[in-house]
Amino acid sequence: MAKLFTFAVSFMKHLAYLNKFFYKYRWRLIPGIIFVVISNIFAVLPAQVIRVAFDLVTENIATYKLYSGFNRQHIVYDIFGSSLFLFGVLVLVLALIRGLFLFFMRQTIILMSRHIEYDLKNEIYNHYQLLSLAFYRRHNTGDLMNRVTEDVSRVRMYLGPGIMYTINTVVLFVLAIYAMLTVNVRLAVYSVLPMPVLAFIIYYVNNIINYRSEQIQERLSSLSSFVQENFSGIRVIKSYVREGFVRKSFAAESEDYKKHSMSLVKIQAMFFPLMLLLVGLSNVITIYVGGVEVMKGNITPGNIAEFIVYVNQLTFPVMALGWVTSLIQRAAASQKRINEFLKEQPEVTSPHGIKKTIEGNIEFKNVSFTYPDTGIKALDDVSFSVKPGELVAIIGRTGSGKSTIANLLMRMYDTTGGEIRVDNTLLQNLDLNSFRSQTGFVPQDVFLFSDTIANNIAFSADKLDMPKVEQAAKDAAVYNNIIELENGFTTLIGERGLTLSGGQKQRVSIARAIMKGPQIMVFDDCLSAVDTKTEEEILNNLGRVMQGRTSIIISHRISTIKNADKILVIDNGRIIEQGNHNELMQQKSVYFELYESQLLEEENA
Ligand SMILES: Nc1ncnc2c1ncn2[C@@H]1O[C@H](COP(=O)(O)OP(=O)(O)OP(=O)(O)O)[C@@H](O)[C@H]1O
Repeated sequence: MAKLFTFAVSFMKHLAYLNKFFYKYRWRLIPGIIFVVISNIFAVLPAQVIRVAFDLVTENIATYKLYSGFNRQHIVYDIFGSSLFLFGVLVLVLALIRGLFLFFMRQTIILMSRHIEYDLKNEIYNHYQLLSLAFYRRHNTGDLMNRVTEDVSRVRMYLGPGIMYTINTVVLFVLAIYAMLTVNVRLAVYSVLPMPVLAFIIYYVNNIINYRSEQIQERLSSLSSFVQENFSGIRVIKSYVREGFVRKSFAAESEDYKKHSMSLVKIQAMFFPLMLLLVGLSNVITIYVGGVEVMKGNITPGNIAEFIVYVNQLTFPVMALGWVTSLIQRAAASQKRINEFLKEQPEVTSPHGIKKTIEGNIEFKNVSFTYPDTGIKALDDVSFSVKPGELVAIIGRTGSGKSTIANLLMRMYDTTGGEIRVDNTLLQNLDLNSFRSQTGFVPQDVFLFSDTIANNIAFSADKLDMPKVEQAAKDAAVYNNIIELENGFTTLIGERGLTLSGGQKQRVSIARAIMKGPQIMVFDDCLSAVDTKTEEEILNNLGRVMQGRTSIIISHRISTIKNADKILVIDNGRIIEQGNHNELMQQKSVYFELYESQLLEEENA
């Protein structure tokens, strides 16, 4: 019992988060509860009408027999018939009124649950938007989506049907058991005896059903990820002639799914007959014990009919009790998962950040950084400075820490050592949104939304300004490619639209950053898929667009960066050389070797 209590308390602890919504929607909840009570009163009343009608039948049969042989006998028969008809109408009217209130009950409580579901989804989604990049690295997309969809749906089941059926069960139980006890205590006790067993079995079987359904759900999502991945990688599958292998793997995954579905069907098949058996048992007990009581003269035969109606009316709430218990259990587990995410605080914040117009002075002072999730030290004692109007290039081997510098400058993460200053103010002290809105970032892995090209380029703006979009596309040397398309700037790209080439995507992504007109621009290896001639054109345009502003270009190719004002050569998280192209060439060290080897590669090509 104590264990059960702690169990219930732990459910309630997680679900307590939702109480604020009950308060918000109290003017739906309170009428809803009142409607539940009223509908139940009309559910219990017909049983009593039936008892009166039943007793009337037995009495009238006796009276009818008494008049046997008299010519008045048909009058008794007529009165008897019309009063029974009236009782029938009464039961029908009561049922209709009950139905009306059941409708109101659903209209208030279920609607409330839909409103809360909407609020909760928005709340979680808004919270997601606040969280930092590190959070997204820790959790996979499937998990993030599940908590805002699947988990919220389960919580809604508690808020709507869960609450509604709980109140309904309690009210009906109180009313029906009270009515039963006032008639005959012994019969009342015997009639409800199988009910706890029924509730327990429903709860138990329901838990098994839920568990198996979850397993099926898992198989289904693994099956769909399998299919989705294979469709995306269809070119690799075909070129490696692995169709047969993929077909077999699919059949194995499907077989697994089928096996789990079968086990669910088996348990579901048991569910209904078992329930009917227990309900039938209650009826048999009621008739037997009731019959004995009638013979003893304690109750009338009408009472048996009345009890049968009660027992059958109680069946659904008892089943609901078992169902609701497992439903609340699942909702609590889901809400616990939701709360975990809602409690997450963004690592990168700027509570009293300064909002100011940035000029573009950047200074890294002994900056070190270790990635929180992997413990990899990506930067070690990095110092450099950039003035407005300067172009700084970063070059180095793969994994040397170039993108990490960009990540820190964009405040995707905060430094773990040293400091970054922008216009002599610590980066942490600048207002995050104001700072980010004045910087442009072209990431290494290009991401474009499933939208038109124009909307992708104008992503930073609230309104679509076509002349600006076109100019940005021209500066990013992608304008000609776009207008060659049938629908030009209105061409849909991404999942549902056209797939651009790697170089085109990179240039659309550059145009998006240029469109923003930022004071600081960071290009993270975003010219890798562009030929050297186009690259030169883009760099020339950028020189014009970024005049008086700060640019940082990360690249592997010396051709991209050789005209930079300053070149940083990074290795293993440290700056090993620093200077312009000529200075570094004179040092005849790492940069020089890189230049020579790339020159050789080009000549060979
Ligand atoms: N999000 C991350 N979480 C944990 N470790 C990371 C993360 N991103 C990068 N790293 C690690 O930090 C180190 C530096 O990575 P970074 O991406 O800065 O290199 P890079 O010089 O930009 O490489 P590339 O030229 O291949 O893009 C690598 O060892 C990498 O494994």
